[in-house]
Amino acid sequence: MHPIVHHPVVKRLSELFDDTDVTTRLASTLTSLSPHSEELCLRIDAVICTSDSIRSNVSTANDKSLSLGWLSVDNNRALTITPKQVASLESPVPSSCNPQPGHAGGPETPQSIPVDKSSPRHKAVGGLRPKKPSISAVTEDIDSDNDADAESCLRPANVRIEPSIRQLQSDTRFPQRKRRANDSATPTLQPSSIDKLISGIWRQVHSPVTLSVTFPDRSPEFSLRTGVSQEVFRAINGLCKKYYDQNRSSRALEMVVQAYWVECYEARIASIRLEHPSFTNAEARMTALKEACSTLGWQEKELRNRMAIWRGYKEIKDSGGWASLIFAGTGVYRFCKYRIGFDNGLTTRLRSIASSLEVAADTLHPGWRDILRVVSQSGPCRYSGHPHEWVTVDTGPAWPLSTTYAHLLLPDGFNYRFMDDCVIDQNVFGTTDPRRIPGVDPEVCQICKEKQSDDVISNHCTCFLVLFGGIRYPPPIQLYSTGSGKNNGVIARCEFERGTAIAEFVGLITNGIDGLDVMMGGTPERPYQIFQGHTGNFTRFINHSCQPNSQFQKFYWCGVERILVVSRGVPAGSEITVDYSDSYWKKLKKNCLCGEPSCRFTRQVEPS
Ligand SMILES: C[S@@+](CC[C@H](N)C(=O)[O-])C[C@H]1O[C@@H](n2cnc3c(N)ncnc32)[C@H](O)[C@@H]1O
Repeated sequence: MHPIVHHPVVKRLSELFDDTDVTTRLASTLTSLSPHSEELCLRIDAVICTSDSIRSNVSTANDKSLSLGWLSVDNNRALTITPKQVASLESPVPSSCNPQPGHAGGPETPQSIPVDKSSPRHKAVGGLRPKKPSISAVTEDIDSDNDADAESCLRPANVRIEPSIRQLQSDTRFPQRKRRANDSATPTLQPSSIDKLISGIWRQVHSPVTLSVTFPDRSPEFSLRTGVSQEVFRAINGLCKKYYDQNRSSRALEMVVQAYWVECYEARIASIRLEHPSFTNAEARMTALKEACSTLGWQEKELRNRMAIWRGYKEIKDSGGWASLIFAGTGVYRFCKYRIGFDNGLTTRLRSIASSLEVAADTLHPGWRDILRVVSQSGPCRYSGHPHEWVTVDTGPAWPLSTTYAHLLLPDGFNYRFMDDCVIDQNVFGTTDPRRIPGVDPEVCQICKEKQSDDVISNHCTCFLVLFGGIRYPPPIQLYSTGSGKNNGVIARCEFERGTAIAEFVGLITNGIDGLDVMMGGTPERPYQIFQGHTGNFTRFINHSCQPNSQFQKFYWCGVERILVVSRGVPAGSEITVDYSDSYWKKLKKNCLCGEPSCRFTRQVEPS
C-alpha cells in the first residue's frame, strides 16, 4: 500500500469523519493511476455551503471552496499553501465537480449516478451509502418516520386501498454511520476479557472450521515454476483450510486431555489416600505429582505451572460444557494462564450459555463430539436438525421450536421449514420472478456498472460487500425464548456492526394474502409479498422494538430485488429487533413489550 495512505493527516481525516473507507479508496485510486513523471499531490479542500445545499446535494453559486493544504504523494510530506495559491483556489464550486453524496468524488467512483433531487429525504451520508438512481434504485431509503408516504409509494397512484393487515415494509433509511464522540465525551466501555473469551467461542462455533481427528492424506506436489493455475491455487487454499482445521482439532484435543487430566489427578489423590490411610492430603498430592512427572519427564515446578492452566480449562469445561472449551479460540491459553476475569462472573456467564452453545455445536458441527472419544467422554448429539429448530433458554436445555407454539393450539401443530432462498409461488406468478426489474440488464450492477454474477470468478461487482459487508454464513444468531409475551425472538451471538447485513428476508414470494403477516415488496405496478407462514428463514422470528437495532433495506442483485435485515449496530448477546411500523401495530390487538422508554404502542389494548 502507498505510504501516503498511512499519513497522519489521512488517518485523522478518516477518524474525524468516522470513515475507514478513506484509506481504502485512496489506496485504490493511487493504484489505478498510470505511471507519472510529475510530483503527485493530494489536495485537501473544504467547501463552505448551507446545510440545505448538503441535504439536497446541489451546489449553489454561493458555495465557496478553499484549499487547506496538500500532501506530496511521492515523498509523503505535508505542504502548506501560499496566500497566492489560496486566492487562486478559493472559488465557488462548479456543480460539475460537486462531490456526490456518499463519495468523496474522484476516480474511485466508477459511475456517477443521477441524484433524485425531488426527494429531500435522500440525505447524503457516509461513504458506504449509494446514491439513489432516479429509476432503478439500488437501495430504497424511504423515511420510516413518515408512514403515509412510505405506504403511498408502495401502492398504485390511482388505487386507494386499506393496507392489508400487518404488512411489513422495507421503509427505513440506510443505517447512517455514527459520528464518533469527540475526545471530551464519556469514554466508551471496552469489552472485558470474559466478553472477548465468550465472543471468541461464539465466533469459532459459527465458523466453517471442521473439527476432525483423522489425519489428511499426503500433500500434493506443486511447482511454482510452472505457474499457479486456478486448480493449483484452489488446492493450496484447500490445504490451508485442511491444516488450519487440523491445527484447531489438535489444540482442542490437547485442551480436552489436559482438562481431563486435572480430573484424573484429583481422582488419583483420592485413591492414594485410600491406599495409604496414613498419608495427609499434601503427601497424597506430592505422590500423585511425582507419578505424573516420572511419565511426563518434567520437573515438578514445570508441571505445577502447566497444571494451573489446565485447571482453567477444566473450570471452563465445568461451567460451559465441553463445547465451550473445544470452540474457545487460541486466546483461551492466555486467559487461563493469567486467570483474567475468572473471579468476575465467568462461571455464571458460561453456565448461562452452555446449552445454547451445545445447540450450535451439535447442529453446525455434528462431528465435534468425536474429539471427546480421546477421553471416552463422547456421546450422541443432543440437538439435531437445523440450528434454528431449537429455541435456546438461559436456564436449561433448549426447546424444540414446535413445542414453543403449543399454546396456540394449532390443528396441525407448528411446522416451519427453514430455507436459505426465497421460493416463488408458481400458482401466482408462474415461472416469472416478480422481484426482477424490467429493462435492467441482470448482469450489470446498477451502481458500478460492473459485471454482477453469483459466480465468484465472473463477478466483478463489490457493491454489496462495500455496502453491507457480506452476509455471514452460518449466521451467528440463535432463536431464544424472550421469557415474555413476545414468545420467541432472535439473539445475536456475535456483534453485527452498524451497516452490515444480518440476513436476507426469505420466504414465499406470493401475492394477495390478507390478514396475515407479510412483507411488501416490488412497486405499485409490480407488487409482491413475502410470506413466512410456513417456510422461510430466521428473520420470521425477529421481534419489534420502538428503538430497533436493525432495519429492512432493499438491495438489487443481478436485476432482482432483495430485502435485507441490516444492522444499525447490534452488540453480541442482544436481541435483534426491527420497527414493524405504525400501520402494522394499528392492526395488532396487543401491547408492545419492547420495554423502550420511547415505546409507541404500550397502551394499544385496554386491560380487561
Ligand atoms: C414475526 S412474529 C415475531 C416472532 C414471534 N415473537 C414468535 O414467537 O413467533 C411477530 C409477532 O411477534 C409478537 N411480537 C413481536 N414484537 C413484539 C413486541 N415488541 N411486543 C409484543 N409482541 C411482539 C407479536 O405477536 C407479533 O405479531
